Amino acid sequence: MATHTEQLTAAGAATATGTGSAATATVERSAVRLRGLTRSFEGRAVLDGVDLDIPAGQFVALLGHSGSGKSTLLRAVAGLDHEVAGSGELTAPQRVSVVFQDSRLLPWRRVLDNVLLGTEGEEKGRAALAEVGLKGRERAWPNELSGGEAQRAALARSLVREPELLLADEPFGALDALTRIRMHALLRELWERHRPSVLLVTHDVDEAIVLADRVLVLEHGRIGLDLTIDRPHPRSYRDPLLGEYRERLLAALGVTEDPEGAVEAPGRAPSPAVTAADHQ
Ligand SMILES: Nc1ncnc2c1ncn2[C@@H]1O[C@H](COP(=O)(O)OP(=O)(O)OP(=O)(O)O)[C@@H](O)[C@H]1O
Repeated sequence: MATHTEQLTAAGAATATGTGSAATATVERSAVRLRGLTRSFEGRAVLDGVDLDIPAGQFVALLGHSGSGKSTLLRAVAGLDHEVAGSGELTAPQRVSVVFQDSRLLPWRRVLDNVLLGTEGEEKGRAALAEVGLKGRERAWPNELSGGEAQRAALARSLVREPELLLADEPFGALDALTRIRMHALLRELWERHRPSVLLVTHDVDEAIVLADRVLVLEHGRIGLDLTIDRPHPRSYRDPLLGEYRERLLAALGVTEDPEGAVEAPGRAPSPAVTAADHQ
């Protein structure tokens, strides 16, 4: 647990917007703790007093409608939102890695150099690439990788930093269904080996319940549902108990499934996740 603390200031944002409500982010070696976290854009509150504790080593998924503020929350926890107006109390571990929907590999650096960027220890980088199944691709250029391989490299880049907290914003959202399922298995394997806390932002209800031990739904700027998924791993979509969790989450998201299995959500595209094939 934390022995070291330092102040990150998100207060600049509050000052810049003239709200005068300084937001304080305290970074220390502990799990995530949010109290009354607010974030606003142009005077509109997107996060409206979020209270949340994530114990060290817990795998949490965050669901919510498009525009509900999932990425805003993740960016706040990552300390990437210094320009955003807000207030509240935020504690996060010191070593945080973030994985986004696109791999964000630098095209002019080879894969191993991307993984090592800003760190030392070539052997660690090679080991991380081997862990994600990219042994032998160390000298490849990013444009020689498939989308799934690029996300593997992004995971290796985050691993090599030995994060206490892994923040992942729709990391598999751009991948085809089969690759996504393989990446689910990989992410869970990596988590089991390294045990960081994970906050995974996703639109995909099935991804959330197959991977996470706790699923949150963000609504009206707060955590509207906080569901513990008490099923052993590896999980199967066929598990009828997972079906009950799915229904509760879909209901919280305002999505209804008709008896034919079609998904209806007013004004929203159906979630492809709901029809994803069993990966077991
Ligand atoms: N930099 C910004 N400037 C202005 N408004 C913003 C900014 N970032 C986010 N917003 C607004 O805040 C709201 C929440 O955005 P956010 O990206 O956090 O939602 P989300 O739940 O992650 O959405 P999605 O699932 O579509 O990615 C949206 O209405 C968005 O337009």
